[in-house]
Amino acid sequence: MVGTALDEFALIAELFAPLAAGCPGALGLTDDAAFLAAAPGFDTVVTMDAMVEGVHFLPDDPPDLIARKLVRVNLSDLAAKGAKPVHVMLAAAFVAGTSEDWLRRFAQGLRQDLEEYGVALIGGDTVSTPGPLSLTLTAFGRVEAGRGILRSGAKVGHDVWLSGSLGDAALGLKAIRGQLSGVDEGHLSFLAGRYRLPSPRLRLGQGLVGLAASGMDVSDGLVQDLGHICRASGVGAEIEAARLPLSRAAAQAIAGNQSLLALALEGGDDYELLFTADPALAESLRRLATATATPLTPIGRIVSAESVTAVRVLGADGRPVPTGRGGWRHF
Ligand SMILES: Nc1ncnc2c1ncn2[C@@H]1O[C@H](COP(=O)(O)OP(=O)(O)OP(=O)(O)O)[C@@H](O)[C@H]1O
Ligand SMILES: Cc1ncc(C[n+]2csc(CCOP(=O)(O)O)c2C)c(N)n1
Ligand SMILES: [Mg+2]
Ligand SMILES: [Mg+2]
Ligand SMILES: [Mg+2]
Repeated sequence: MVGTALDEFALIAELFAPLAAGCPGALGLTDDAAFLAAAPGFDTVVTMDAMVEGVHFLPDDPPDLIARKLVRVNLSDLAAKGAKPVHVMLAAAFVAGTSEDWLRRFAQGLRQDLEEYGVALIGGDTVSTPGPLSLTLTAFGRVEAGRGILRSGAKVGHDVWLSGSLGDAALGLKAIRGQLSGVDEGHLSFLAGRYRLPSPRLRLGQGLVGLAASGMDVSDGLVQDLGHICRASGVGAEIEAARLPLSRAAAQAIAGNQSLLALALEGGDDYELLFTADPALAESLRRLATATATPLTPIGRIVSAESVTAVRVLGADGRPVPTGRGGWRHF
């Protein structure tokens, strides 16, 4: 790599190999592949999400936070399936000429979150690109065999639940771009933080095994993502706008500009868990919310596919709120 004292192999040996210490089968990142033994009685849950500069994060975002967001969006997929994360693999296409300082800060962020979540880096690939920066992580987790949470289990009459608060990250991106007015300074930095560093709801997800009948994480936007649950389950859903959990920051932004409600519903980057459950389980879910210190809010219900196609959002007057495409689409 031009312009850095760390060549490809020094980068792997010095910055990435220490992150493999927790997994003997990774062989210190010195072989062609890693060797993993299957864990009897568990399903291995595997997911992959990529992040591209200018599409998923901003060119001048701090490198440690880019690395940590990459880890977190992938662990969020495992959380949504009720899985405990175990290993990750990293495919990195760094822009030729990236400084050693930038690479060290990236590796430091990666180390910080892999330690935080108790996960080893077991391999990957490092290449150069003329740009932009492109990062792909594969995450491996485990869940008791057959007990993982699927998108396809929603049934008519279920409550629809959402963790945390909605819309912070999409509003945060607007805030970073200087497009959010009338919002307190402290609120703006909270929103920006929610964009740059999501919190995968891992303890909640693992606690939802046996409680959630269906579930996923909200990455593209609530309306589109709930639509995926509906299609996979052959049902429809109704959401009540008045019940959507909003942070104080998001509530202030939306109070000042009602059109921002659509951004909360469809902006994505939330990495909150969206799931459905039998109403008889509401009390157990409230106990889980307390035990995991994760807010949980019932935001609507599953209805038959005939009465509602996919997802309908109801306003305070009970009338449908018009929505756009429902969420982010790359194409
Ligand atoms: N290029 C691809 N090749 C094979 N499978 C893919 C590809 N892209 C997506 N998939 C699969 O399609 C399904 C849906 O992927 P999608 O990326 O929409 O889900 P997600 O990761 O939950 O959402 P998001 O990417 O917005 O976080 C997953 O099973 C995923 O593995
Ligand atoms: C600079 C910048 N512009 C726009 C967005 C919004 N955005 C991009 S991809 C995506 C869906 C999740 O990604 P994927 O579906 O690829 O997993 C969202 C909501 C952003 N995060 N950063
Ligand atoms: Mg994906
Ligand atoms: Mg995902
Ligand atoms: Mg997506």
